[in-house]
Amino acid sequence: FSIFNLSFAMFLWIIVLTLINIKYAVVYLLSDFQCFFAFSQNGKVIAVTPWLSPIVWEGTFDPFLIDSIYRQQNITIATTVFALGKYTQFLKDFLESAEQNYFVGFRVHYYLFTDQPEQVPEVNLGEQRQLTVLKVPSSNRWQEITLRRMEKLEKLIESRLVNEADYVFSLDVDTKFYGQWGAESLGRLVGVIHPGYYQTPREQFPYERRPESQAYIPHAEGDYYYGGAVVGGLVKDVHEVAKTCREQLNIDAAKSIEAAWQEESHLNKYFLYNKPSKVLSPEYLWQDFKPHTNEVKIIRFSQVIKNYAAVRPNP
Ligand SMILES: CC(=O)N[C@H]1[C@@H](OP(=O)(O)OP(=O)(O)OC[C@H]2O[C@@H](n3ccc(=O)[nH]c3=O)[C@H](O)[C@@H]2O)O[C@H](CO)[C@H](O)[C@@H]1O
Ligand SMILES: [Mn+2]
Repeated sequence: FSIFNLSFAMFLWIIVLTLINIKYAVVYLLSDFQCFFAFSQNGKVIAVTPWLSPIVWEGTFDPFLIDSIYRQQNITIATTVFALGKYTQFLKDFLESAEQNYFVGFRVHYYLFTDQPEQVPEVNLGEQRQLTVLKVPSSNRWQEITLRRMEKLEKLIESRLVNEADYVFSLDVDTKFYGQWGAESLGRLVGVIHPGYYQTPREQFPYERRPESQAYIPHAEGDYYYGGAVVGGLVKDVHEVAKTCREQLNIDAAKSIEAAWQEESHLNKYFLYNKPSKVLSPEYLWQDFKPHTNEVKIIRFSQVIKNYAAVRPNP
């Protein structure tokens, strides 16, 4: 082993180490700069996205001021909700708690899709609030039920909401309102940060990762992981979301691909290329089983605890 060979081997070794370091540095920088957590390092909430849309957190707005601005505009907020099969059991709490907390003092029109209109409970609605029941066929697959919401929403907007409402929110029914949800949530295009992933680095978001799917998002892309339980905005903009997701779901279905989280995966893809103009913090979509955290000061809307095996038509 000559001195020359030894120094050459050392030289090669240094090159290898340098390359490994560069790789880690790049991965670190990418994840640090391109993944936008909802909190800064000192635990303070971040109230604006990198594309300058507000992220709605308690303490960043004056609810009375914002409600009074929108009240002058005499707007109607359509709210679609689906209760098929055993999910009709969630309607009573959903509607009663919405009447207490959701756009109180505004004109709200619920459009309730169900396969069993006779199961819709009697709920006293406030002034200026209406409920329309729409009968739809059920399905024996929950995945089919959740993803078909996009098509129903698209058609409802075309047939009615263009004339009957200004804004529309589509909400999960297995939920309850616990705190005030008002006009601060209104915007052209509105999504919610999923409560399970607001502190997760984006490489670990449960986006659809198979390139064959229309919902595919590569590991190096993505802003937030949005929940499928809340999507809203101006009627025209939500129509574009619903139509696009329905088209992409159909393309996937023709190839026998179902995205990891059905329409939620397609919604995440949509929001990646059509940034929401307002992002709701996880205050607007919590999960009852999740312990409260210091940063999330108020829970406004939350998924109730459900026994999946007992309420869904299939595993
Ligand atoms: C918190 C959150 O973001 N939840 C999303 C998540 O799981 P989830 O576990 O929240 O889905 P889920 O079972 O609540 O289904 C979504 C909605 O579909 C309706 N439904 C479902 C099954 C049924 O038998 N009958 C019925 O009416 C109902 O309105 C329900 O709220 O992923 C789903 C897609 O896979 C949806 O994107 C949900 O919005
Ligand atoms: Mn749900």
